[in-house]
Amino acid sequence: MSAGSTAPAIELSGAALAYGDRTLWTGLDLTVAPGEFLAVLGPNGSGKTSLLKMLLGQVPLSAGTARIAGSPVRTGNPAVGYIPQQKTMDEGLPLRGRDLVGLGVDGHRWGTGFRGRRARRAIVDDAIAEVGAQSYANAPVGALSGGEQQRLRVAQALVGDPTVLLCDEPLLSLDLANQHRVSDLIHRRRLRHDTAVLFVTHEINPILPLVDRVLYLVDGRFRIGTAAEVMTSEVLSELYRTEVEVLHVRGRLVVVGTGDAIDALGGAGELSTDCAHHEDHE
Ligand SMILES: Nc1ncnc2c1ncn2[C@@H]1O[C@H](COP(=O)(O)OP(=O)(O)OP(=O)(O)O)[C@@H](O)[C@H]1O
Repeated sequence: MSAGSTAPAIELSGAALAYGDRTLWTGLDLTVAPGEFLAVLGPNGSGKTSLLKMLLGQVPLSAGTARIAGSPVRTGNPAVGYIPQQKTMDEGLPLRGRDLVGLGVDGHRWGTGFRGRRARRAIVDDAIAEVGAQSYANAPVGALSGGEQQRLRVAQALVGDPTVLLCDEPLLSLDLANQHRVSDLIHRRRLRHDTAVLFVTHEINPILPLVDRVLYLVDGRFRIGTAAEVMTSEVLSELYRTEVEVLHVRGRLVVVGTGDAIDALGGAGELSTDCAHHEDHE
């Protein structure tokens, strides 16, 4: 049960997550407002995906509490939409685009009778239209491009009308045009429906104009704040415990010296930061 529309989308209090003896992070207090866009950054293994899994109810906290829309975290919560890390789907997969989207529908809410099936079909159609995937919704998913598959995954995550959208590197392996499309879809969703977004990424530049705050995790340490507050040489040097430099190059952030994949920010080519204003013309 939701505690009402005024409840924060996500509330973590004294949250810690450990696998056996290994604590990934501890003492995490975080309140995410409805409609807020939070980027979750950090090197490989810092616990970004585990944070999403905890919010999905798949991994328990080792300390503290976590609430979504006022209710304790649990599996199968229809208030949560999830875009998993992109994996290319098998060409032989006997699943059409619309079937994939339909997997995101909460069957209990609509029932199995004729009316339920019709209502279900209508919301699947709406979700497909929302991501502009009508022209390939009936094609087998394995025959679609990575960008088309990812748009359908966004539709699948949105079809249940979630309060919170958890995105695990949703732009990975997409070209620049599809990075714009997918981040625009997510951005528009939160503007129109006040859906809170947790967006795990190694590259902040494609979403920099959309981000309200950043949670940056490094080896159990973390900082939360606006990108301007967190993405500084001083803060990142403190988190990484080594000298890190954050450069501003033509509207992009280039991070040098972390020794991990986040340095790819500096070598990712001409990623512009105008996706907030980019319109999808398809
Ligand atoms: N079920 C599990 N049992 C034990 N250890 C796990 C489990 N799941 C993840 N880990 C470990 O916890 C650490 C954090 O993993 P996680 O996937 O959350 O990191 P991440 O920040 O998302 O990394 P990446 O950027 O590489 O995706 C890793 O060292 C991983 O091996």
